[in-house]
Amino acid sequence: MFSIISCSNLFTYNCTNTPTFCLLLWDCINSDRRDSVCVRFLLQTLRLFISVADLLMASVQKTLVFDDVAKHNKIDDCWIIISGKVYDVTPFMDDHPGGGEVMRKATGKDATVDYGDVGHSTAANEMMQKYYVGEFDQSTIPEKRSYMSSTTEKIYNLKKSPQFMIKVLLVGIMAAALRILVVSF
Ligand code: HEM
Repeated sequence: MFSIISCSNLFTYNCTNTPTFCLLLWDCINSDRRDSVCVRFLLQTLRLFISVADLLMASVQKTLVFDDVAKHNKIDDCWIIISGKVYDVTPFMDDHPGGGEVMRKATGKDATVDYGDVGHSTAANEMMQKYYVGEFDQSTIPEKRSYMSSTTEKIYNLKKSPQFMIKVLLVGIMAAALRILVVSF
């Protein structure tokens, strides 16, 4: 560490860089130098600080859990999970060529397969970067949910319908009648 002590200001300037760098920085900050070397140097220093800040921001990248994402399940607030990443597609709902509703239906689950099944183009893959929110913690996805597929659901509803019950009853009566006939002859 290189220290510059200003006696007049009772001020110590601790600089962790090379002595030349520190002296130039000190000189530029504390003098009336307005020359191009100084301006360029100060700009470079500022740029260095910005890139360090960017790196720090990237390293504390947000990792989202399932519940954080699943609550954004509306047309006007829609987040989807694709390939371990979370996207806020709310601004894209009206413009999505497949429609907004199809994306809303892809919320509350891992939509990787749904997205892949459509065979989205490279342009679509690039477009989605705009909506990136953060990484998704795959371990927080719930175990297989007990939901019925549309086919299972149709069979289930059919079984509950009165027509189905009447048909079952008729088959039963016919079977019983047939049995009586067979026994009596
Ligand atoms: C950030 C996410 C998404 C982006 C940026 C996106 C983008 C696009 C684009 C650009 C198209 C036009 C065709 C193409 O270039 O591939 C498209 C079509 C389509 N997308 Fe998406 N999409 C996204 C998510 C989804 C999801 C989660 C689904 C759910 C299944 C979906 C379903 C569809 C469908 C059904 C079409 C219409 C295909 C057709 O009619 O040809 N998309 N999407």
